[in-house]
Amino acid sequence: MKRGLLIILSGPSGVGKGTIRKIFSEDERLNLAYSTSMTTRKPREGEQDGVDYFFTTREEFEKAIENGELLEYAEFVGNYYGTPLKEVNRLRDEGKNVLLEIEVQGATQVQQKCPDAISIFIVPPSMEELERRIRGRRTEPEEIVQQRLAKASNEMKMVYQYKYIVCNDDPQLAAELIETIILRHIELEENK
Ligand SMILES: Nc1nc2c(ncn2[C@@H]2O[C@H](COP(=O)(O)OP(=O)(O)O)[C@@H](O)[C@H]2O)c(=O)[nH]1
Ligand SMILES: Nc1ncnc2c1ncn2[C@@H]1O[C@H](COP(=O)(O)OP(=O)(O)O)[C@@H](O)[C@H]1O
Repeated sequence: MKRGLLIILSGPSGVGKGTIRKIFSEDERLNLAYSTSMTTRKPREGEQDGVDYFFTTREEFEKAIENGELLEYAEFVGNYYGTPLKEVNRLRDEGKNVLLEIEVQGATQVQQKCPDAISIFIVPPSMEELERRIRGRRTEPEEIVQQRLAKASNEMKMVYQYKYIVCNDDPQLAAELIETIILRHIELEENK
């Protein structure tokens, strides 16, 4: 069996990564598995442990770093986020195409470790619209919103590291473009 692809979906907080991912993940032809990350952030209302994230303590997270259990990790606005390596390998060995929805520092680490990963960067139609989306979501207090926005312009500078750039103006169109990119890569892999 062919090993599954590794797909990185990144972009600033609030750009719509989660929204788009939920649309294209439903396409069975993509044969996708979403990698659930570990984080020290507190769960938001409605978030489930083991589904949205594995919610953990700083102590446990630092133990996972020391034990080499993470494919990548980063500290983002005061919390750790990381990808458990074992699960990614297991899913890819089963032939699943594994999707990582991660911020830019982690994406850089994955690109260095796995140069054949398919990297996709989502950009907003404008920075004003990005701000509207982060605020409109109402999941973070003002102080954290400010920190995330301040980070966003630096994150946008990492755009050059990505193979594909998709603008999230209409989420349906953005999801369709990503579907097209992944399907083409699946086809290329099959013809190898
Ligand atoms: N490096 C890294 N970033 C992650 C991981 N999981 C989530 N993130 C990113 O961390 C940032 C903050 O995530 P979160 O607090 O859930 O906010 P949201 O993604 O903006 O709703 C986002 O850019 C996520 O894509 C991970 O495993 N590793
Ligand atoms: N194309 C879009 N147009 C308008 N609002 C959007 C669009 N895509 C996402 N949103 C909204 O923006 C907010 C942030 O989206 P989300 O998917 O949580 O972003 P991320 O996962 O990148 O942090 C949400 O309230 C979402 O409904």
